[in-house]
Amino acid sequence: MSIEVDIRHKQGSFALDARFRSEERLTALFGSSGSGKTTLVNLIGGLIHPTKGRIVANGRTLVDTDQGILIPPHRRRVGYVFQEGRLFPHLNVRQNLLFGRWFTPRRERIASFEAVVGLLGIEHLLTRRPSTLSGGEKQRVAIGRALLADPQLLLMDEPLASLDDARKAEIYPYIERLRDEGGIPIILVSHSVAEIARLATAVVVLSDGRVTASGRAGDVLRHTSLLPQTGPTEAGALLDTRVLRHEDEYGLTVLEVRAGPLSVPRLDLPIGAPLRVRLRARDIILSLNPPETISALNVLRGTVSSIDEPDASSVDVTVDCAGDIIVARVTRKSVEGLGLTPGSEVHAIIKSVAFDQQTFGGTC
Ligand SMILES: Nc1ncnc2c1ncn2[C@@H]1O[C@H](COP(=O)(O)OP(=O)(O)OP(=O)(O)O)[C@@H](O)[C@H]1O
Repeated sequence: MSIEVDIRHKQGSFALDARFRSEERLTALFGSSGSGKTTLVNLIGGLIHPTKGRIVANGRTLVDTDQGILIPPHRRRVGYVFQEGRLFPHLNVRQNLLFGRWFTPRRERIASFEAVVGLLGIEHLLTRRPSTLSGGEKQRVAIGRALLADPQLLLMDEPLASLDDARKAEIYPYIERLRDEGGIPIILVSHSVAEIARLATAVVVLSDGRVTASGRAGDVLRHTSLLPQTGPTEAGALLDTRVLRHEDEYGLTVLEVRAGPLSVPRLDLPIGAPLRVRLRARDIILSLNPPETISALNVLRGTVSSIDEPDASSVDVTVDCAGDIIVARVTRKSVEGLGLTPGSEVHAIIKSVAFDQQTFGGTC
């Protein structure tokens, strides 16, 4: 699975000059409004043609202006899911799903109708009209329709933006299954760091038409300076954890990370379930001594591995906790006061506020 983009494009006064390569299952395009995310998605899908450049998906060249290659959109084998499902109102769900197939030559039809319907949990909706579906159900049908066209790449342009948090939570597990079992690379446009932290395996950050950071999700989200739009408030580490036990008497679930247990509000998950947790840099305090008389439940021991200075007053301290890398955003004054340098032994105190509903992602 791979996608390679090296493209320049001008539209009006906006110039896109983007280069990235991803071999991950789900690559999130992140950036503020007007940074060029939709333009990039439309260039990959072939809805607009670049001034210059190259796009290669799974080894297949879709665009190469130097070589005069420009595969038309209907031959790119790219599935699209938009913010609003754009289902046909006069067709029921089954007919909407099958519509996706009509444009795929019979011999190239691989996705099984039953498998796609099962993956998205929409068996019970097949005879319903779109007007009777919830927003989340509509989006699942829209994803199914795109999958049934047997795409080799799936483009999702803010597919959840019009849904409320409850509907989003309903649909995340299906996107996770698609990511993990679907076998096709996905490009997802999102404004939400929480959503990206949950779903993405790679992140490309766009700013004013340029790629300012790209890489594995954990690496990009950890660095507050790589997320200029939300950096200080949203950046943080992603940890792959497992449910170790439940402490029902306290309403807690204990998660296992390399550096020790993490207690979080009770989760309705079985013992052993994998879970991705986001620890925001702003929610971590550092101490040289083991804190004893504080209310925070979670303290991880680690070694400072690097210290970055994203701005005049704040410092990002990266701490290696037995192989799990976390980052704390603290004041420059605190770093000087504690005498922190790479190699310092510290205790990272994780404020309980770090574990809100949005902190939790699905399986890693
Ligand atoms: N057809 C067009 N002609 C001229 N300028 C355009 C055209 N389409 C988009 N733009 C401009 O290109 C820039 C990038 O737009 P784009 O829609 O790609 O941004 P985005 O990151 O997807 O934003 P949002 O998050 O708000 O959807 C914007 O400044 C926009 O005004």
